[in-house]
Amino acid sequence: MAGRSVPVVILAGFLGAGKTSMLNHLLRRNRGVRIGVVVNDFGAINIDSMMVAGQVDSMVSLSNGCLCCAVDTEDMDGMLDRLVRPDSDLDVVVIEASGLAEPHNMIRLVRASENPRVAYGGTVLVVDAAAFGDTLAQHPEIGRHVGLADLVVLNKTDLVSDEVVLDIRELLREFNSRAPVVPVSEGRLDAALLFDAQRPTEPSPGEQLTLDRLLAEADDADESHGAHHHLHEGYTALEFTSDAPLNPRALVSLLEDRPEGVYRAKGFVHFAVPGQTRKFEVQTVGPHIRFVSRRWDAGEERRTQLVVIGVGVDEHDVLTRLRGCVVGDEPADENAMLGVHRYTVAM
Ligand SMILES: Nc1nc2c(ncn2[C@@H]2O[C@H](COP(=O)(O)OP(=O)(O)OP(=O)(O)O)[C@@H](O)[C@H]2O)c(=O)[nH]1
Repeated sequence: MAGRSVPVVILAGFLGAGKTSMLNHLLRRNRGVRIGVVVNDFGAINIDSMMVAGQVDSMVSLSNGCLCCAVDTEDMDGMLDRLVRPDSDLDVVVIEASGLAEPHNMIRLVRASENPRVAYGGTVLVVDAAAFGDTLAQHPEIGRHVGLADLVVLNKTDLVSDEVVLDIRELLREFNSRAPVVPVSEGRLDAALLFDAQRPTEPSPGEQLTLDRLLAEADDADESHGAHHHLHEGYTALEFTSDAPLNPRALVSLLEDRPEGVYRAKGFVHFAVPGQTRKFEVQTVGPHIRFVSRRWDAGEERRTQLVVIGVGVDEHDVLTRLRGCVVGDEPADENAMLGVHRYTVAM
């Protein structure tokens, strides 16, 4: 007896659009819904899973590559089988794709599952209102991603004017006239839109046709380009770990003078400053820098872990510059945190 099926929702969106922020918001406002998540990060250190951990009913995390590249369905099947088995008692599974994933491949992988408890529950696309224009210009294939969405969350509306929000809505409509577009900030999507909407567990016949057609178009597009083109081609992720603390002033000036090609950085930092006892989450998306002050868990090793993602990044240069932020014999002075505080937001 297979029992009831569990909708599997794909949460997609370009690097730094706000997927993890939205997932964390939904996990906090889960309305009693038990949520399992699959977190896929592009870098070898799965920063996303660290940012989601602790709030979720069940999690599988996958790092160092894109889930969309799984050559066969076995990887995905294995993960979904674990999450939807009856004793996990989940109501919904959310797959947070890496910021460079191809949503149509993810959809295909979920829909190919032979587990009768797995039901494709639709695709939610998070769009960064401040970056969308540039991202689309650089990666026109993102338009196709918009076309696959069942719901578009237009995030970071705090960073742009109302006119820009309207313009982006128009632009999004050109690629997808069927999906609702919901403007939000900080990923604060009303959980009812996802969990109470009573989506059909399988797409309705009309939707299915549309989706199949879109997938077929995506395949055609791939073929017409000769090779199977992925958004993440050209992007590299590098990791930096340090047990020795970092000088906040040096790190802030590195982030402000971002190395060429770097688009995204994220992780946790251990600063060495007298009287400073907090762990700092750091995130950059394009020119935007953000720190969040966090607490070290009991017994957690004081360590810096960063992932840096970009195109044509000079890995040696970035790592050398990061190593240059490690505190030497001279500890940083108390005022060294001022730069960090300038970019610190209360969460
Ligand atoms: N100003 C502003 N910043 C936001 C908003 N939503 C998210 N952020 C910040 O943007 C950064 C990236 O957000 P994430 O939620 O990690 O983005 P993501 O899509 O999961 O990123 P990747 O998984 O790396 O692709 C973080 O510093 C967030 O705090 C928003 O609405 N406004």
